Amino acid sequence: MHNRYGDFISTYSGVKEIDYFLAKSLADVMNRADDELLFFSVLACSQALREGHSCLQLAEWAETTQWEQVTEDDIRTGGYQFPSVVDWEQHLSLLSIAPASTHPIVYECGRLYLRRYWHFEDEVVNAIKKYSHEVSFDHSRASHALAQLFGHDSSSTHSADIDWQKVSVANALGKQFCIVTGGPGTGKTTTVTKLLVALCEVFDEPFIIKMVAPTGKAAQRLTESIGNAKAQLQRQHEFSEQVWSSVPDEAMTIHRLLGVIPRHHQFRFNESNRLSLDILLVDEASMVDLPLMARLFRALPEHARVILLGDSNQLPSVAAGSVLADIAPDPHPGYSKSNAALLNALTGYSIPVTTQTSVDHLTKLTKSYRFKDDGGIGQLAKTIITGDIKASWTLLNEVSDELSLTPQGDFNGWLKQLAESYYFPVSQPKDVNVALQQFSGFRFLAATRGGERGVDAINIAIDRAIKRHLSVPIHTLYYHGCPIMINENSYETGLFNGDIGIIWRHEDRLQAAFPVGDGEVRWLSLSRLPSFELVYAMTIHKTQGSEFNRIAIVLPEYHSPILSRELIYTGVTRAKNGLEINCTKHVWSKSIKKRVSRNSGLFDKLYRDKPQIDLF
Ligand SMILES: Nc1ncnc2c1ncn2[C@@H]1O[C@H](COP(=O)(O)OP(=O)(O)OP(=O)(O)O)[C@@H](O)[C@H]1O
Repeated sequence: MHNRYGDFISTYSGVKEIDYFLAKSLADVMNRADDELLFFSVLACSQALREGHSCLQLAEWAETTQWEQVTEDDIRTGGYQFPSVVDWEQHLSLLSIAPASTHPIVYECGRLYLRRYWHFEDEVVNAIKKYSHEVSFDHSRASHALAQLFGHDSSSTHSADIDWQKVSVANALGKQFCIVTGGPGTGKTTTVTKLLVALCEVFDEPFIIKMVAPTGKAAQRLTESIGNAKAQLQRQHEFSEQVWSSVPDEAMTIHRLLGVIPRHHQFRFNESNRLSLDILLVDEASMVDLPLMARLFRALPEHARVILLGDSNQLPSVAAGSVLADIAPDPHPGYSKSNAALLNALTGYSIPVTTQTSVDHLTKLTKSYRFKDDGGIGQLAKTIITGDIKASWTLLNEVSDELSLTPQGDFNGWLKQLAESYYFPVSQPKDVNVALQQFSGFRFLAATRGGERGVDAINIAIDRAIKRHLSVPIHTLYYHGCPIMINENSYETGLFNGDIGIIWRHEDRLQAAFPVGDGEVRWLSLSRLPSFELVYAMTIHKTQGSEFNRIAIVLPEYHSPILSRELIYTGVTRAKNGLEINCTKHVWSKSIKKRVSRNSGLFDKLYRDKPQIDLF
């Protein structure tokens, strides 16, 4: 084998340095420096991890040739051919890398892991199993609380008439761990607010409840939407002061809850220093990666209840794993007979039962209360999830208030036209809060950062147009009304990756204003700001957990591997009232066709009945 990375990549094209050195050092640690298959297995495993998988699925790589050099005339040289699954497993079986071993890699049921990631996965599986306890409660008190919160009308036997919001609350009352999923506007926040009220009412305890989300923006949104839902419930229902005061008014980021120790991987709260809480609500759970989910479970006290909330059709986390999609199977396989009977007794609905593996801790909300059923954004989102390319393209081409497809042609002219409508007015108001409000109403979303139709190019084009409009010299870096996004976590300033603010003339100098809720802003001098960038346009990835009144989505001119059904769905569902899409039919079709699939063992370990065959 080549001892120098420079020599190595002349035969194995595209191998990243980090994967090469990891493979080399692990093979050395295992005293198998000459074991070619082990080296390439770790190399592939490390690459898979960078691509978001939790492990390497042998079946996907077996009998393929990787890292070949391909000339323009399609002549192929170099590369490494992986053996068949049978031969590969045979070889791995000689290495004693079963879960119980101490080697830095683990082989289990067709999957090869770096041990750290096997361990994270194992922790999440064990935690879910441990927390999947039935909790006994007073059924008549629960029925009463459910009737108070949802009304009595629940005698229908048709699945379509079932109020799944009510079922979600009934289901969660008796579970230490539960998941509520649903698309945009299906009432997830409304439902969990009712759930928190119902828990406090039925158990009659002053619970310590914490609400968290993976990003500051998502936490801020959760604070606002739970606040609105709670205020609405308070107007409609009478519950004790203890109930209302237990439902928190503020959410925080998961990192803040766990207590970040600067420049350290561990959190202040962990298995030996548990959090002090009774109920944990995790919103936007699709964005939580495998290591963070494992660390969150690690820090929970034994008695805690955990409620995960999210949309499993959205893009998975940036880092490895697709925890929510793995643990919340779609379609829902159905409930066990006993759980369905309990839900029937509590709600009056006839709940579908499965004879296969049931998933009792999950409820799915499907009816959108935000979008009209007969068109627009909600309908488009549905066609995207189901992969119906033709129907989605037809919807985009129909004349509608909510949706429009931009004719191809003068791209920069189109950018300028939207900037004139939505961004030019931002610098006009006297009050910075009004400007922030105005700015948050519209956003360009792009699939990529680079390229002519990527975030950077759009930001530059709009920045120029605005400078011309405001008569600001073109080389001026920042100006009154210039929107910015922080792109690193800074504990000193309390600003975090993704925080959005605006540069504003305040007390006779340019400063940055960041909203802190309740119409308040925080002022910071520009010299104190952590790294930031312009934010007229954002990548779809970065907008996860955010929402805008109107958006314009720009897809690249040609298909790119980054495009997928999940990416488009995530982008489309950021819009509340209006969505414009700028793309060709070819790129749209290819994007909807492609699904993001991440390899992990979570689903199998939690839900597959088959015994885990250990070869070693
Ligand atoms: N059962 C219901 N009947 C009428 N309106 C409802 C119902 N449930 C929710 N809504 C309303 O629908 C809107 C969306 O609800 P909510 O914010 O709870 O949804 P969500 O799933 O959390 O949305 P998202 O996560 O996309 O922001 C809110 O205005 C809410 O008041």
